[in-house]
Amino acid sequence: MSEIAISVKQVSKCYRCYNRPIDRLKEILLPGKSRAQEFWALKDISLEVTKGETVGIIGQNGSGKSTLLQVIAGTLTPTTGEVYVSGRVSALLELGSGFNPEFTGRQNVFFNGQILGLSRTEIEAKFDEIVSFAEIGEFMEQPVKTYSSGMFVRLAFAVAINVNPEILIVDEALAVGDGVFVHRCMAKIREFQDNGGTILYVSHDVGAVSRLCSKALWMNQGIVVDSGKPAEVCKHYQAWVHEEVNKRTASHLHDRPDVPHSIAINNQNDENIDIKKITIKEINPFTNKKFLSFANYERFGTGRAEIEDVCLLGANDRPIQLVYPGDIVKVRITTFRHDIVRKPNVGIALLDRLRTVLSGWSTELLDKEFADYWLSKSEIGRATVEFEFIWPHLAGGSYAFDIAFGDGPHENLEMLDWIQNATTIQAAVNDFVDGVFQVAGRQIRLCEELACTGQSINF
Ligand SMILES: Nc1ncnc2c1ncn2[C@@H]1O[C@H](COP(=O)(O)OP(=O)(O)OP(=O)(O)O)[C@@H](O)[C@H]1O
Repeated sequence: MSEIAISVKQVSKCYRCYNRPIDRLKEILLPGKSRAQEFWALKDISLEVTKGETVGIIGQNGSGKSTLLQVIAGTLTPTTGEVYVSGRVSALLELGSGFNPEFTGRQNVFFNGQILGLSRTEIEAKFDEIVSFAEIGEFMEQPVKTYSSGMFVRLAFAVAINVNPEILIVDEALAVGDGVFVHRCMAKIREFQDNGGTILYVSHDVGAVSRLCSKALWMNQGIVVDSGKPAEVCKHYQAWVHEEVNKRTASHLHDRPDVPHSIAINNQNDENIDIKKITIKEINPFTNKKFLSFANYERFGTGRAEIEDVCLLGANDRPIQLVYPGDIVKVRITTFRHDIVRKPNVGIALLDRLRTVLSGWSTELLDKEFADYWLSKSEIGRATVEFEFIWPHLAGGSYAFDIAFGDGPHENLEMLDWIQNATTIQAAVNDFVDGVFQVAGRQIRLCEELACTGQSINF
């Protein structure tokens, strides 16, 4: 049986909030009457992580992710329940935690290392490695209160990963690092995984969670809504996020006399999240019939307009299922409007099998041209739009298209109909692709005669 690294049993965390600072003081001076309001950030959470697992935690802001990590890292005490951790924990929590702002970077390395249970000699042995990973130069001798958030996270990660942890806890911190640094961190994290380390990783980046984690957990309002295979959990989470956006739109629509009441009613299921309900919402309130059946889809939308059909065609307008790099691909989308769509916006996204969005684009790019075309047709009814592109030099495998039809611009869109995995395509390659894709215009030259210009790196 696999060994347990982290076990969380029925953990709840209650924060006590005071409306005014004076209320806290009054409570201390006049004990007996509570002047605080209770807020339960975690409600009866149970979780088991086995050694060597990487568990990703996703969820909206304020859902309790950081609180859970802090309880596991031991920097917060749970109100009820038990936490058991086996192995040395190194936590990269909120920016600033674990470091004393008045101390220099150097002093903080020793301060932090000691908190993590290392002796002075052990930290001295690691010191050069930490400094070289952090790459913050002379800032090592400056108080960390003078650091940018990027510098801060460089030093914090360098310490966290270099103190021989068995369990690494990373709370979104890497989001503030620059691209090069994040790549180096990810390489270290992979190395840590390969060596059997256990990771708890909080991120809003569902793509990263899908790729990096062996298990995912979706939290909302202090409870675990869903857990399991990362691709599945992330899909449910994304679906719910869209549903939430639609709920907000629906509450605006509620006041509009031209939109049937049923949409708003359909979207009022606030309290408990029922995954089945949000992922398989089949009844279109406008037609009261099931949406058309596509294989492997999950769909959402206010239903004022629908995607009726999606087909993939090649250069000769014949249906295709297999593509090679350089082939022309046409995604033909037939839509039907039951209602007036003022700013039609049809979009497609190309995803790999882990649901990483590789590329997405929409008719918003055409802007007025598309709206004019739309209005030139009858306001209500059928219209077809086609996206044509050249298949990129992607690695062979299965890819999917999500198709969306909305009303409004990208940043303020009423989702009319959105279909996950509306259609899939099989990609083949003529030559081996190492990684996700082959870069274009590759050339390799032997450089004996060529002098290096610009910045050079010595290996
Ligand atoms: N010290 C505190 N006192 C009172 N409430 C708190 C405290 N810390 C967090 N909370 C509340 O607990 C809830 C959960 O917060 P938490 O930081 O765990 O969420 P999160 O999922 O990590 O959010 P984010 O994605 O924004 O980091 C939030 O509503 C937050 O306002």
